[in-house]
Amino acid sequence: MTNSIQFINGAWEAGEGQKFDSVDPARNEVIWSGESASANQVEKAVMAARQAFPEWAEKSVDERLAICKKFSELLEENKEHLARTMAKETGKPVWETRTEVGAMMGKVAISERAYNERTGTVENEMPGAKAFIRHKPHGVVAVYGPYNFPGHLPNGHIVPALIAGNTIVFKPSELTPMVAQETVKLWEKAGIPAGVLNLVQGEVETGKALSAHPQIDGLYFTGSSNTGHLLHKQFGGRPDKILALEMGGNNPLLVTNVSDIDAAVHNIVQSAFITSGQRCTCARRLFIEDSEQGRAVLKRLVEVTENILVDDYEAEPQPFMGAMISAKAAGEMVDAQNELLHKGAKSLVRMKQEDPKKGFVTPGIVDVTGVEGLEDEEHFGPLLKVYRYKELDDAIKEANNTRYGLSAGVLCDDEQTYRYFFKHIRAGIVNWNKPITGASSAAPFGGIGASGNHRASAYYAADYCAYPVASVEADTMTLPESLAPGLKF
Ligand SMILES: NC(=O)C1=CN([C@@H]2O[C@H](COP(=O)(O)OP(=O)(O)OC[C@H]3O[C@@H](n4cnc5c(N)ncnc54)[C@H](O)[C@@H]3O)[C@@H](O)[C@H]2O)C=CC1
Ligand SMILES: O=C(O)CCC(=O)N[C@@H](CCC(=O)O)C(=O)O
Repeated sequence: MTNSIQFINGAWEAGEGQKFDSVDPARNEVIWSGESASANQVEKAVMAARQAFPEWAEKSVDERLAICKKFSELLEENKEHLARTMAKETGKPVWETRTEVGAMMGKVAISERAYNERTGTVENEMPGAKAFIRHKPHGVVAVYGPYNFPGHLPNGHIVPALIAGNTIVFKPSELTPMVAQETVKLWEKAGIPAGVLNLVQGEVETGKALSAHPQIDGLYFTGSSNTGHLLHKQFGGRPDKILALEMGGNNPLLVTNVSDIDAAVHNIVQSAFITSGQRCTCARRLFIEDSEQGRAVLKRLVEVTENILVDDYEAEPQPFMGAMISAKAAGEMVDAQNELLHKGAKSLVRMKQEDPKKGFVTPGIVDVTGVEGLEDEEHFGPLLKVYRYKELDDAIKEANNTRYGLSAGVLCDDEQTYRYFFKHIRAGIVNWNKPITGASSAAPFGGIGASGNHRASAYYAADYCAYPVASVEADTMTLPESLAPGLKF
C-alpha cells in the first residue's frame, strides 16, 4: 500500500518518485516507507504556495498567529506521540525527544515576540508627515531540515516564516520523514490553509528540484556545511533570493584553573556527548592545560565517559546516549577515530560499535596533541579530540584555527580569563562555565565562517523572514513656502 506522504495544496498524496524507507537505528527495523516527490510534485507544491501567498500575506499577524498557537496546543496534546516518533526515527532517548517537542511548543511565543521586536511597525512624527518602518514577507520560501532535531530545527524556520506572512515548501531530511509527516498532520489539524504549508518528502533529488525552482523567493537551510556551500554556490548571482544557511561547526572548549573538577567534567560531557554528539554545537576539540590540574580533569573525564549509559531510546533507566541516526553514521564515526589513531593520536576512551547493524556507539576520546595533518572537519558524533597546551594564547590560536565559527566555551574560575577568551575567540555562541550545547531559542543562533552566512536563526530568524519598507506619509500635498533654487511655480 502506498503511503500518502506528500502534503500539497492541503491534500495528502503518494509520491511519484523512488521508494525510500526510514529505519529505527536502535532496533534495525524499517518503520516507515514512502515514495519521493517527483519534480512535477515539487512544481505543484511551489505553485500551490505561490497561489496561497497573497491571501496568507493579507491576513493580519494575529490571524496567522492564531493558527501557530493552535499548532502549539496540538503539540502539547500530542507531545508523547511525537516524542516517541522522534525517538524511534533518530535513536535519541525519549527524555531528550520530549525536550525537543517542548522547544517546538515554545517557539511560537518566542517568534511572536521576535516578530514584533525585530520586524514590527515603527511610526515617527516629522514636519507635515509621518515616517513609518514596516516589513513585508518575501513570498514562497523553501525550508530544509536536518535529521538531528527533525522537529525543532525546521520549526525554527517554519514558525517565524508563517508569522511574517510567507508560504512554505518544506523538505525534511530523508532520514526523518515520519517525524515530518506527523508534524505536518498537526499543522493541517491546526487549520493551516491549503497551499500555505506544503511538504515534499524525498532524497537529495527532491531537495535539488526544490532549491533549483525559479519560483521560490528564498531558502532557509539547516544542515551540513557541505550542502550549505553547494546551495550558496547555486544561489550565487541571485541576490534577489533570501538565503539563510545554518551549518556545522568544529567547536572548541577550553579548560583552565577550575576548582570543581566534577562540575567541569559534567560541562564537558554535556558539551561533547549529548545527543550522541549529533548537535552542531557539540564540543569537538577540548583544550586542556598541560598541568597537574589539567591531568586531573582529564583523568576524571575518562572515568565519567567510560560510565556513560548508552541504550535503547525506551530503556529504563533512560540512557544519556541513544543510538546515532544510523548504523552507517556510527560506522563512519569509528572509522574517523581509527584514522586519527593511524595519524598518531592516542586513545583515552575507545569508541566502539558493538553491532554493525545498529547505530549504537560508545563515546570516544582521543589525545591529538602534537599530531600532524589533522583535518579541519566536523566529526558529527560522540568523538572528542583533546589538545593539551602550555600557554593560553597558543590554545586560543589553535581553537581559532578552523574555517568554522559556531560555538565555543571556556571553563575557568576567574572572569578575567573568560573576558580574554571572549575577546579573542571567533564564534557565534561563546559560553562561560556552561555547556556549549543547549542554546536558547530566545537568543540569536548562528555562526560565522563556514558555519553560516550571517543570517542567525532562533530569535533573529525574524530578520530573514521579512524585508523592511520605509515610508514617509502625508495626507495632503501643499507647495513648500520656499522652493529649491531654479524652480518657478
Ligand atoms: N547550525 C545549525 O543550526 C545546525 C547544523 N546542523 C548540521 O547539519 C548536519 C547534519 O544534518 P544532515 O541532515 O546530515 O544535513 P544534510 O546537509 O545532509 O541535509 C540537510 C537537508 O538538505 C537536503 N540536501 C542534501 N543535499 C542537498 C543538495 N545537494 N541539494 C538540495 N538539498 C540537499 C537533505 O535532503 C536535507 O533535507 C551536521 O553537519 C550539523 O552540524 C544540524 C543542526 C543544527
Ligand atoms: O534554534 C533554536 O531555537 C535555538 C538553538 C538550538 O536549539 N540549538 C540546540 C540544537 C543545535 C543543533 O542541532 O545542533 C543546541 O544548541 O543544542
